[in-house]
Amino acid sequence: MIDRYDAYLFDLDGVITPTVELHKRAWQETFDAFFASRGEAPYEGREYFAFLDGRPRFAGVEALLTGRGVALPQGADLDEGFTSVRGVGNRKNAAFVEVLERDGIAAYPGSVRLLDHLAERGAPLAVVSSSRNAEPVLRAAGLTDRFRAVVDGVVAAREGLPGKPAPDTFLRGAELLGADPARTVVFEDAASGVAAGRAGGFGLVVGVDRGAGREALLAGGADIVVSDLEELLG
Ligand SMILES: O=P(O)(O)OC[C@H]1O[C@@H](O)[C@H](O)[C@@H](O)[C@@H]1O
Repeated sequence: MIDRYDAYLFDLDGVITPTVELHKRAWQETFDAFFASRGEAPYEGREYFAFLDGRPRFAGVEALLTGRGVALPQGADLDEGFTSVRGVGNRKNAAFVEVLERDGIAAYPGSVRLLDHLAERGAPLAVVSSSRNAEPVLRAAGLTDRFRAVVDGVVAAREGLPGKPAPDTFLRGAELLGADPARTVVFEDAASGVAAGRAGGFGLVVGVDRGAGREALLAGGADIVVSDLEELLG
């Protein structure tokens, strides 16, 4: 059934590479230090899925702080302290990049098998990720050449596209592939991402449950949920 479509848009972190674990750890370290410095209740793992997962970096920080009733100014691009949204996001990014550069990353084998299968058909593939680290992650995983287009956090900022859960980055991905969204599949592991796929009117939204939870992905707008992309090859 996956072969019925014309084009395929893949989220990256948690769909193609297990970088979701690196992001989660870097956010945990950052918010542990942030809330400790303010004497507030510790960061909880569930806050990742509720506020950070799938969202652009600074939008995620803002969403989480709003959930806590904390208001910080946006701050300057190169801020490093805990006094602004950018400072908090930049601190997390430094932790993420350090681990990526030190340990590298290997793609999920089941995802590579699906990419191989779709490539055999000559189907056009794109990555649509909120992350500004998508290019280095794809390079580290040796997957750069697999995708005809990449719409990531850098492209979204340059083109002024609102991030997930808005559908704009996925719609731009379909446009770059010359594909009709109604004949295009979206693969996503975040509730904000399946919501973006649903809002864009895509032909099929596949939720990949790497921790967000099957029910949350279905409620967010996934048509089906799998725990690994290999299940779609059956
Ligand atoms: O900070 P980056 O690399 O630009 O990534 C932003 C977000 O990108 C998403 O893909 C991840 O699910 C989030 O965990 C991450 O926070």
